[in-house]
Amino acid sequence: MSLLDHTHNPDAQSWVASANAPIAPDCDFPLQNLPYGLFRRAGSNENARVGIAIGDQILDLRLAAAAGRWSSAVQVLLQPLADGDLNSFMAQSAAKRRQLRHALFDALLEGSKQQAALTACLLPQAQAQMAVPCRIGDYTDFYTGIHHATTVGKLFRPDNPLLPNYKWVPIGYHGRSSSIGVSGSTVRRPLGQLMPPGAEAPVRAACKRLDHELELGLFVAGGNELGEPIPMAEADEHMFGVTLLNDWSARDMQGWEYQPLGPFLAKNFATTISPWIVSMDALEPFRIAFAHPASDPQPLPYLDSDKNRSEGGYEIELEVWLQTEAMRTAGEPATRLMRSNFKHAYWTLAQMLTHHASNGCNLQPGDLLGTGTQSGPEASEGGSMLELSNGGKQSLTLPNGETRAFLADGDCVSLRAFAVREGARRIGFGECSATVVPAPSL
Ligand SMILES: O=C(O)/C=C/C(=O)CC(=O)CC(=O)O
Ligand SMILES: [Ca+2]
Ligand SMILES: [Mg+2]
Repeated sequence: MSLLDHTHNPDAQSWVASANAPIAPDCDFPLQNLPYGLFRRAGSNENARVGIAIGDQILDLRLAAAAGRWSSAVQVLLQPLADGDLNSFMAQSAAKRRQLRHALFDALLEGSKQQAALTACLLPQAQAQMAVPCRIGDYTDFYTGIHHATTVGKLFRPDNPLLPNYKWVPIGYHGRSSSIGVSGSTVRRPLGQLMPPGAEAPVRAACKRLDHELELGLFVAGGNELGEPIPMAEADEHMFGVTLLNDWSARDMQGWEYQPLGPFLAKNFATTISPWIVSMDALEPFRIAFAHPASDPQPLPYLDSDKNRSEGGYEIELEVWLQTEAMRTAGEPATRLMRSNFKHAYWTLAQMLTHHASNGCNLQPGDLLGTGTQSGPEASEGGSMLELSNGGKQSLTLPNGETRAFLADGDCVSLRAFAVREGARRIGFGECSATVVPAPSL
């Protein structure tokens, strides 16, 4: 049963004017969203603080914990956040996390008696520098985009695109958390071992087929003890929230190195996430029914539940934008490369999480699970350049006449996402942008 409450009322307005329609109809951060992030004042080297985005502002939870009037239960929940420790808050039960959402919603609601005290706790987002929002102990990347898996599979294995396990197991690999950066970073083109077409021996060179991947990232809330699986019925309790995630990929290195153990250096040199974690509570109105096609294998019982069938999916619009250096220099805006929707995913967030813990592997608060590249069913809806350029064979022509099969130095890739539904206030995810800089010289 879905958990809609007064914090999902689409007509609720905030005293923070920039959060409200009609002033900001497409604002990513209306009162109904309230995502968590970690920030410091731009140019300062103060300790990073936890805040929530509201309109074009950030409510500084360190200041708000001291200045606001909160019940003693809410004050306890605010304490780790006031200390800049999002992980400790992530570990709280879903009910407690929801309790804080309600308190923050009520405090930011138009007419709240807290307005005067909390106005002093706002910082314009334009004056903040965002950081990776929490300690990410481990990062795992799944492969739930079946259209991506089929298209990429055809390019890597023409006679064997979708391997037979795909429809039974949520496929994944262990990524690397040390190289996860937040939106606004640069990404250095990697050096690596490549096998040039037709060559007899590999060479070490700068990647020539640098790519992005359009993904969502699920942050784990409370974890599980080593050896104790998480049943599907409890999966929601362990989900904290969602960001955008760009799993940068060096396709020429990937094609050479990935067999038989899967992605390694072609993937672990950089991953970029958006700074704001949109909570599962904020996403509640955008849940949808989930099913595999009737002609496909049905999930094994440990990956199946009534709730997953009735509302395990999420309808979230996804986009990739590109601004080349020439466009930036000429003052031209980014161009949209594609659009897709998370509703096409072959496995749900709950199935990813439950499968990950199904062997007893322990997940911890702040762990990050990538969904895999979310391409739509059409060729024009590829979530990577590899797909959009048909394996590099057909370059895209950009509005200024430049062409791209893969990414060039100076290219800025931005992922965006938003959830829209009749009867709900639109919420957005902010931006996940990073600019490619040249490889180290050899
Ligand atoms: O071997 C393949 O078919 C391709 C694997 C990947 O590209 C791994 C990956 O990051 C999956 C994804 O993002 O969906
Ligand atoms: Ca990926
Ligand atoms: Mg990566």
